[in-house]
Order: sequence, then structure tokens, then C-alpha cells
Amino acid sequence: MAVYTHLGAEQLEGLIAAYDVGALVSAKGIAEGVSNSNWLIETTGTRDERQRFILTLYEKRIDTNELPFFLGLLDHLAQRGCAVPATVHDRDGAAWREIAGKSAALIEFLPGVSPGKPTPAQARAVGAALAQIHLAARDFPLARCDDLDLAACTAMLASCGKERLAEIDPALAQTIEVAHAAAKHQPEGLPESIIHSDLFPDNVLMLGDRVTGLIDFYFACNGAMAYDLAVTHAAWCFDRNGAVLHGRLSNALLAGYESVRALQDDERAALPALAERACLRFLASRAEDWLETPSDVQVMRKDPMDFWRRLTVYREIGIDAFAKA
Ligand SMILES: Nc1ncnc2c1ncn2[C@@H]1O[C@H](COP(=O)(O)OP(=O)(O)OP(=O)(O)O)[C@@H](O)[C@H]1O
Ligand SMILES: N[C@@H](CCO)C(=O)O
Repeated sequence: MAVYTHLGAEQLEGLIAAYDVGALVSAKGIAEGVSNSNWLIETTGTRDERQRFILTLYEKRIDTNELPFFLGLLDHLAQRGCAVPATVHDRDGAAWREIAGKSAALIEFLPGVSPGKPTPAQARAVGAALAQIHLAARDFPLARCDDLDLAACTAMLASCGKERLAEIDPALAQTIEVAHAAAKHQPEGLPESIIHSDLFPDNVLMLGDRVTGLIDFYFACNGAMAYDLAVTHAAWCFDRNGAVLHGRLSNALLAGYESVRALQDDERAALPALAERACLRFLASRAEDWLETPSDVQVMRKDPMDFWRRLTVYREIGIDAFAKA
């Protein structure tokens, strides 16, 4: 479930009336997503044609001070032809408004569905779309630090503690040392842009092999573009539990990326270390959620072991994880 805040019909009508989008026809809560409350909004539109939007109400994880970055980035990328939803501004030109004591934004609805089991053609398309946002974001004027860098993730793992990590699975007892070891060989000085840093299949909308929308930019930050590619590799190129790396998906993702932006030699060489970092990032946030969410609560806990298995693959085969088959 991802509607945490109840909004009554009058509140929704009042909110929509602040925008030049026609009158509210319907508002349906969206079950997917865990961070914010989201509704699919339908309005009468401005030219006798119904229009659809996504209304997002920002819950506690998002700091309102960061909305100029997140929403400004969507508009910046959409204006440059990237497949991302633009924000709808209200009649006063504001990209978000206050409702029920929280901030809310009306965002363009994009068609498409998230691939359940990506194909090489889809991985290729997402690689190209990722490179497009990297190039288009280079002149975005705002900045945001990565609050989930390796140091932060190592601290998260340390605060979970070795014993509690081992309760999830005995293999995880080693994770804190693995994170310290990974920090010693992290590359520096790679080319940067704004990166998405969470481009999992559930954050991509597709129609067939075409990317129709990259969504959920709420972890976007300044960072190495090759790190974003490594995150996307870890998220797209394995079976769901992370035991098997699919070479055809890997080749397709990299080829798609390089069809738009060629990797430098140092970026390519850095991919195994960056992929280890990516695995530690998702392992850490999943382990923390796993330990903090009681097992009887009806929220789907994501298994940290999925990223332990990916990490093991990257540590064992290194650059071969990115080699052409
Ligand atoms: N612009 C959009 N166009 C169409 N559908 C969208 C759009 N934005 C979000 N959605 C739909 O809403 C769902 C929830 O959105 P999202 O994943 O951004 O949720 P969240 O709670 O904000 O983030 P998280 O997944 O990190 O918890 C998506 O799975 C998608 O189905
Ligand atoms: N995409 C992440 C959740 C956001 O941090 C995961 O699958 O663990």
C-alpha cells in the first residue's frame, strides 16, 4: 500500500483547481511504491479531452527543501527530450503546493509498464536512456550530495551490527569487513553528472522495447556516471535473487549505454569496484529495513541476500561481469 495520507474529495478538488488542467474527474490511490503517497488523477482537461496525472504527496523520507532539486531535475530532463515526466506548475508557477500539512506535486502521467523479466532489447533501451539523462543533466544548475555513499552505507551496516546481520543470514556477518575492504579500492576522479542511482526495472516504464518513462528520481544526486551504470547493471542483469548473471542482458545494457555515451577506459576498468559499492548500498538499506520492519507487518521486505549474492558474483569474476560474451 502506498497511500499513507487520506485526502477527502473536497481537498482533492481544491488542489486540482489550483492548476490549469480542468476539473477533477477521479483520483485512485496507487498501491505500488513505499516512500510517498501517490494517486492516479483524471481531469476534464483543458481541450475537452480527459487528461491523466500522477499526484505525489511527499511523506517523511523526502525533505521539502530538496524539492527544487528533484522537481527541477524532472523539468530540466523533460525539456531536453529525455523520457521523464515533467511537473505541472500551478497557476502561480509553483511546482509543488502544501496540502494536509505536506508538500504535493502534480506530475505528467506517462504510459508504459515496468518489465517483470527484462529482455536484452529492453536492457539495451534502458542503457541508452540512462546515458541520455547523464548527458542532459550535465548543465543542471542545482547539486545534491549522495547521502548513501559507501561511507554512509558502511555506517548503516555497522549500526545494524554483526550479530543482527548474521541473524538475517550467517553470510552477512562478513559484510562490514567487506565494505571496509571495498572502500580501499574505490576509484576517484571519474566523470560526473547528476545520476539516478536507483534505476531498477520498477523505476522504468516501457512499451515493448521502448522506454516511455524513467521515474522515481528521489535518490538522484551528483556522482560518477559509471557508478549509475553499475547500479543499473546490478539491478537489470541478474535473475531476481541475484545468483545468476545474464551475459546477454549485460552486453545489451552496456551497448545501449555506449550507443549514446562512450565509456572512458578508466570508467570501464572501475565497473567491478563500482558494482561492489552498488551491491553494498542496496544490501545496507535492505538490511536496515529488514531489521526495522517487524515480520508480521504487511509491507514487502526486500531480501538483502539478493545483493549479497550479486556482490559475490562481482567479487569472484571482476571485470568479466562486464565483458562481451
Ligand atoms: N509519471 C508517472 N507516470 C505513470 N505512472 C507513474 C508515474 N510516476 C509513478 N507512477 C506509478 O506509480 C507507482 C509508484 O511510484 P513510485 O515508484 O515513484 O513510488 P514512491 O513511493 O514515490 O517511490 P518508491 O518506489 O521509492 O517507494 C509506480 O510504480 C508507477 O506505477
Ligand atoms: N530499489 C531499492 C529500493 C530503494 O532504495 C531496492 O530494491 O532495494
